[in-house]
Amino acid sequence: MKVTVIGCGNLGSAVVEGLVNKGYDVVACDKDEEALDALSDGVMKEKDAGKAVEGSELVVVAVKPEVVGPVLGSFDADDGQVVASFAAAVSLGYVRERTDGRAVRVMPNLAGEYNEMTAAVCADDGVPDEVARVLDDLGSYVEVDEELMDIATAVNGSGPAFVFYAMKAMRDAGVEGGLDEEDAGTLVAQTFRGAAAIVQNDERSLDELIDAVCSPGGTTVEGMEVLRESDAGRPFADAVGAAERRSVEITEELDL
Ligand SMILES: NC(=O)C1=CN([C@@H]2O[C@H](COP(=O)(O)OP(=O)(O)OC[C@H]3O[C@@H](n4cnc5c(N)ncnc54)[C@H](O)[C@@H]3O)[C@@H](O)[C@H]2O)C=CC1
Ligand SMILES: O=C(O)[C@@H]1CCC=N1
Repeated sequence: MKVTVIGCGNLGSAVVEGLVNKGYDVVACDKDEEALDALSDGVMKEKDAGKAVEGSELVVVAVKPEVVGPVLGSFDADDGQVVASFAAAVSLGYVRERTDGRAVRVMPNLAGEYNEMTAAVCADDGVPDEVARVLDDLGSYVEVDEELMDIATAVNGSGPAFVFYAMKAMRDAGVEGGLDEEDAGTLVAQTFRGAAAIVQNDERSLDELIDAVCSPGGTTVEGMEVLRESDAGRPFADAVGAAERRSVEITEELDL
């Protein structure tokens, strides 16, 4: 399947590389030569959006929200093509009005590069097969009503930054305790990965899993007491709330 990705910065380049890993024919389009140069050799590179979308079943638009309109105006899609905006705060209606292709709104994240992304999607008549296939190959996805895209954006789009922040705090504590920075980084990264694997495979709730780690009279209960007494979950919930509000605000400010 041929996929064009327009905008190959942080997010678009991750999507491009994830698609290359899975054997897609990928056309990368960016106005910046350096962004194209940084991509893998197997990728077709094209600066002109009109040429870049020719023959592609799926066009991914991965530019900043304010650039989505001009980019959609720079190529003609036909109704056999799917045009998926991967931008925060850009409504499905905004995309629909600016393309003859089938409009889809996706909130992805940076883990697409390693095919470990998760995405929230909304579309008019269900998720088109082309999008379902690509998102499955990049990781996983959930279909949500459009009014939930702002909170989804905060949880899975911005989410990696919040997780990196928590990881940094744990790594730095390990270093303060005497671990080598690289060793601490390895231990923390694999601990997050391992914890995610447990959550994805185990039927127990998150609270039950916390209990499973807390041996009575052991080490973890002491740490959990600190987290619970300081209500350390609150700032994370507040961060998600702030990101969600900003998503709503951008849509309103830019009339997207
Ligand atoms: N960075 C992230 O983790 C995530 C980003 N997004 C969304 O992805 C979009 C892009 O974000 P980033 O990759 O972080 O931005 P970025 O600034 O890293 O990349 C944007 C790219 O678009 C290119 N571009 C700008 N105008 C263009 C045009 N007219 N034609 C072709 N290319 C053009 C730029 O040269 C740049 O390479 C945003 O809408 C953002 O909301 C969504 C989820 C996660
Ligand atoms: O910060 C942003 O606006 C984009 C959308 C989600 C992640 N990065």
